[in-house]
Amino acid sequence: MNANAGAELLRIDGVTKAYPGVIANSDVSFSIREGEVHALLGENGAGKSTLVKMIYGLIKPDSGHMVWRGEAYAPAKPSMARTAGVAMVFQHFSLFEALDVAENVALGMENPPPMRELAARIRAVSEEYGLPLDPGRMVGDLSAGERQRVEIIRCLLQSPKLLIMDEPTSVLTPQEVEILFETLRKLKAEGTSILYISHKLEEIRSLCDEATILRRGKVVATCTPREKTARELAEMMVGATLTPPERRAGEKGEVALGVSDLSLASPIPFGTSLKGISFAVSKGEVLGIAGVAGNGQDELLLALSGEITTEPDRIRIHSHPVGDLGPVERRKAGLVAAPEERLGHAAAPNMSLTENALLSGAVRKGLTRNGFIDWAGTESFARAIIEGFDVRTPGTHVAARALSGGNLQKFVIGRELMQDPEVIVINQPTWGVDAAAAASIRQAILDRAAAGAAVVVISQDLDELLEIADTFAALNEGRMTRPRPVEGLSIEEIGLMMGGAHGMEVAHHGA
Ligand SMILES: Nc1ncnc2c1ncn2[C@@H]1O[C@H](COP(=O)(O)OP(=O)(O)OP(=O)(O)O)[C@@H](O)[C@H]1O
Repeated sequence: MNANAGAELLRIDGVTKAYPGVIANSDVSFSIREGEVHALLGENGAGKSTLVKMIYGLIKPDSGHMVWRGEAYAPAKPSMARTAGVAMVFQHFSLFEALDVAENVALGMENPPPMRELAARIRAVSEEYGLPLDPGRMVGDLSAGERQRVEIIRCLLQSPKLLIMDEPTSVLTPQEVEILFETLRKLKAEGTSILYISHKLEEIRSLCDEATILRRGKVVATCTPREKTARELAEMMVGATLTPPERRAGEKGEVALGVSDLSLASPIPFGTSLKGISFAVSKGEVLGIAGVAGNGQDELLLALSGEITTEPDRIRIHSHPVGDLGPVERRKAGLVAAPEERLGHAAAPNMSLTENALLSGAVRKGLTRNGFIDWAGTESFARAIIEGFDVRTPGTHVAARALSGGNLQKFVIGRELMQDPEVIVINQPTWGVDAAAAASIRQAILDRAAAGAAVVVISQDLDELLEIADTFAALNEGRMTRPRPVEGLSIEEIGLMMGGAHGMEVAHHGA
């Protein structure tokens, strides 16, 4: 029981919301008390985002009702939710890179005060809550963690009674997570309630007082997270026993992907240029590349996928120079790639899953003949991905944007892995994916490697890399350390590799 918890702040009572073919929330009831940190847990597509969008006034329930501090609560739009005292930090930030912090905060306010006064208030809130942020800095120059602080401070300026956070730590370094948790604990001590969505179960155990667990739209359990193990929580979410991925010892073959002295200027505004990157990945090998977001991960993926071309010799597939080839030619040569940003980059939001399957599968699955699209073949490829990767959706006709974040992720990764690739490049394979689905994606990657593919996994999740990678390297400010075997690497050495070129020398000492 939570000693600080006060009176009931918000009660959700029998709320139901259906979309075509799916009941996203079915008769959901639970309540949040003042000063309570309440976790919302559930697999991908369980209905967490739908529920918080209703609380924030973005969508309306079909039936059921909500009670806010003893009174009926039915916000017709977010401004009404904000007036009541609800604030929300979204999974994806909506900030303007070419404006400074204070200007961005002003844009989100109904009646912004004069700039000078606003900057002073931002500074005050940032000091009070231990969230370092300079109101005069350009947002384009900020790290993901700092951008999140802009969103949080924007919320705190409204003095909310309830702060909703949707997967806040997926973009943060371990140090930034600590800073965020300090802030959240302070808010809680002041009586603010927090509704917290995350797939990171250890974080939930350390932060949250109560948890409501959703499965396929229904509340299946409530519990006090610190009284359960992470595994027990995961099993409550899926309603089944979990098995960790298994690595089959495969023989390493010849080099399938070679990169030598790759340097390129970032095409992304405020991006990171790549500087002299060299590595080789053999058949059957998984190379894990660690690093905090924004250190060249997106650029490396663009260079490997062929979306940016280089001199031919910089990148080789099976010793053939491919640096000057575009994505379609590289696919023909055996390479598939899955970028981090799912909607817009990896998937076209308004197109159906069938059309999205065609976008990347056409070449390797032979889905076009004499200029005509084989729709039946494409549809059955899309269906195979949905079945093979347990994508929860009513069917192949559904638009990509209607999938929950985690289910779209499963679809995008499945689409690439099911093309019998020889070289696989994936950025953040399990971003926003629940524990069970993450385990099955990692297993699928290991299975492709066991079948002889050379795999590059770029991830900010160190545990994930240590679980699946054979060799390990780190990106820092566009430079990459020399890959080293994962076996025998200590956490200190990994920290030094992630720390950059200087640390790399130390880490290599005695290697
Ligand atoms: N706009 C929409 N149109 C149609 N279906 C939708 C829409 N939004 C959500 N859904 C469906 O509702 C269900 C619940 O989705 P929701 O986004 O709430 O899940 P979630 O628990 O937040 O998942 P994740 O952890 O993957 O983000 C899913 O099956 C999803 O496909």
